[in-house]
Amino acid sequence: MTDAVLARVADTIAARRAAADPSSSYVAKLAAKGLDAMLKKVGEEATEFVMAAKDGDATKLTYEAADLWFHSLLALAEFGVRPEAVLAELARREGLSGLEEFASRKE
Ligand SMILES: N=c1c2ncn([C@@H]3O[C@H](COP(=O)(O)OP(=O)(O)OP(=O)(O)O)[C@@H](O)[C@H]3O)c2ncn1[C@@H]1O[C@H](COP(=O)(O)O)[C@@H](O)[C@H]1O
Repeated sequence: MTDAVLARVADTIAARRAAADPSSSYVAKLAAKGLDAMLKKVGEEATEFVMAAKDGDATKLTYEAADLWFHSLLALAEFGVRPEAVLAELARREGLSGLEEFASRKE
């Protein structure tokens, strides 16, 4: 289900970037502003995520995580990277200890 939602949102982002009017589409409006504006939003949303976590507010944290994921999808689209590629990378890491992976890079 998660994979399908991410793929659908990525499809919508691609369609809006290709054809939508910036006056009626948030995606088109931000895309028209360029990469720096997108990355600024990713940074802002990451900060808001951290603040919600520090407040211990799980509901707000969920909301901010959605904002962060959405703006990350927008930035990924700028590089032609699909959410499936990110999910495949996470899947590749399953079963691989983060500590072992870190140690293997230090050898
Ligand atoms: N998931 C989202 C989504 N999440 C957040 N947002 C927008 O991201 C913006 C985040 O802004 P902030 O929280 O910083 O609040 P703000 O002060 O209003 O924003 P700024 O003025 O600071 O830019 C808000 O305008 C939200 O509405 C989103 N806008 C769009 N989507 C998806 O993208 C699709 C296409 O949207 P449009 O391009 O607008 O049709 C939608 O159907 C959704 O699936």
